[in-house]
Amino acid sequence: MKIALLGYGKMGKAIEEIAANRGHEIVLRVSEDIESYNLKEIEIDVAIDFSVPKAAFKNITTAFKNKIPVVSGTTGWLDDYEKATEICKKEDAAFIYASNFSIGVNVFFELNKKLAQMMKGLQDYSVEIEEIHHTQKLDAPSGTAISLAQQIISENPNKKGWQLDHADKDEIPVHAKRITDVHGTHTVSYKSTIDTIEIMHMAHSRQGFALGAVIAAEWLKDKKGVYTMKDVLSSLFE
Ligand SMILES: NC(=O)C1=CN([C@@H]2O[C@H](COP(=O)(O)OP(=O)(O)OC[C@H]3O[C@@H](n4cnc5c(N)ncnc54)[C@H](OP(=O)(O)O)[C@@H]3O)[C@@H](O)[C@H]2O)C=CC1
Ligand SMILES: O=C(O)C1=N[C@H](C(=O)O)C[C@H](O)C1
Repeated sequence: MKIALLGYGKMGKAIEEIAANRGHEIVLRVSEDIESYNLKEIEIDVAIDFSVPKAAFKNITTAFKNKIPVVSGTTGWLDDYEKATEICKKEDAAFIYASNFSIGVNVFFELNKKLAQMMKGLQDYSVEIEEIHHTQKLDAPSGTAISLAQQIISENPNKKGWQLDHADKDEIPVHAKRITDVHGTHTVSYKSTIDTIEIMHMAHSRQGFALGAVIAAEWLKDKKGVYTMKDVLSSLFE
């Protein structure tokens, strides 16, 4: 498979290594807008976008206009997600976005939904989310923490939204900490005066995110339409 890397930072380089180990070829590495490239002249099976919030929408939709399927893991640009999916459909292209491509986190997401379902009627417990990442991270809270909050909100009609740190009773507080060399730790806690229930995922490196993104690219290569990581991992969740 011929892969274009949109964003060639920490994640771009981790993906390059895993893609090579799985027999794929990197045909383009960019750290700038792709509008100025003549993409029709380059044979690209899939573009993988791990860049910066301000660049993602333009680069992703430029790829769609060139009929290139896109796997995107960039966080912090999701106000434009619906617009991107519309352009994908209009251009008959293919798209997977995930706030977290790690297979472990996608299992953790399912646990989070199940736990939220069980806890929604237990009014003595308050729920909160904590995420810890490295100090170079541009966005807070993490995309993964927002996904976790949205999953709880979908299951629990008493929760209407989330806030960084200080939340009203009908909101979920999300705490974001920045510590050198932490790859990504997410904890969902339910606390009462009697006890605490916690689920936690800790990434030990960037390998899990990179492997999940390459697996998603292999899955998406010959498809059209808008998908999620749950579609890619459907056999895990039957
Ligand atoms: N979904 C998931 O599983 C994961 C998502 N992420 C997300 O992926 C993104 C990238 O993370 P990470 O690799 O750690 O960050 P880095 O800062 O290491 O890499 C970002 C890269 O994007 C480049 N860039 C800057 N402007 C543009 C542009 N206009 N077009 C294309 N590329 C550009 C930067 O270039 P330069 O350095 O020259 O500015 C840099 O190479 C973040 O949003 C992060 O939250 C991270 C891990 C997992
Ligand atoms: O920036 C990172 O590093 C990560 N970002 C993603 C996020 O915002 O959730 C995924 C992972 O936690 C690493």
